[in-house]
Amino acid sequence: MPEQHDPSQAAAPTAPGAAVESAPEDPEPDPDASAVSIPSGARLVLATHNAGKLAELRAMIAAELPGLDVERAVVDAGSLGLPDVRETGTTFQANALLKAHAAAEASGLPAVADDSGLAVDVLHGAPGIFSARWAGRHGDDTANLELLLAQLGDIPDEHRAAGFVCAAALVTPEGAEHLEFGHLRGTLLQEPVGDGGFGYDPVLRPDGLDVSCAQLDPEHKNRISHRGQAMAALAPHLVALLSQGAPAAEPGEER
Ligand SMILES: O=P(O)(O)OP(=O)(O)OP(=O)(O)OC[C@H]1O[C@@H](n2cnc3c(O)ncnc32)[C@H](O)[C@@H]1O
Ligand SMILES: [Mg+2]
Repeated sequence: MPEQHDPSQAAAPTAPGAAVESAPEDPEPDPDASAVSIPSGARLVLATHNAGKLAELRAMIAAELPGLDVERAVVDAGSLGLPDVRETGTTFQANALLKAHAAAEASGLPAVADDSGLAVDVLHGAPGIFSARWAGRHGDDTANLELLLAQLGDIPDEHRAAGFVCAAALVTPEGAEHLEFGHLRGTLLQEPVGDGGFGYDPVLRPDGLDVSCAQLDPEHKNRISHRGQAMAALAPHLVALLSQGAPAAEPGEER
């Protein structure tokens, strides 16, 4: 089970340098039964267990690297059986780097991780890095959002400024790091609105818009979001890393 797997004990299935070129067709059997198995053609790991984030990151990478066969080349932490990393850092960037390093080491592939959250001005930046477990149970989006709304119940609109924050890290198996940030400022609504997106999307109305993030179509959200900005800044590094020897989506297709 993923929870029982310790990434620090996992043997990288390929030499780090070789993993960027291609993954082994037939990885050698590993004595550690929980060791990760890298699918053929995998070239990048998305080090997240959050399905909403994962869908956004995949769409962003597909847009930034149109020649990359994203289905084949981009794998995620869950499908590799990588465990959730304990987020022991005290900043978004520290946690993003922790997650990316753990995935890169365990897989032998470059890894992208994002640590993100909602920072509310009147709460001095909380929930911040605790956004995913604000109500006490990790990943309970509804409980997190309801607790936040209850806490701010008496706060009028003019004092409900808040913003999403994202630190996105790219780490290579050799340990090279790139880190980028993005922000999306807005106002917290009094009630959730919309059913798109994930997490706190139904309660943040971005500045300049009259809808919540959960009412935006995914492309619109990705264009303006904290994650979209951080990934756009990370893109040149991803392109540089993946454009050599990338399996083309189709023979002859433009890269
Ligand atoms: O650590 P990983 O496995 O990536 O998944 P996670 O859900 O734990 O991710 P974080 O530790 O970065 O916590 C981020 C939380 O902040 C919230 N969040 C981040 N980005 C968001 C977005 O684009 N829209 C809405 N909520 C978001 C959401 O509730 C997430 O659970
Ligand atoms: Mg997390």
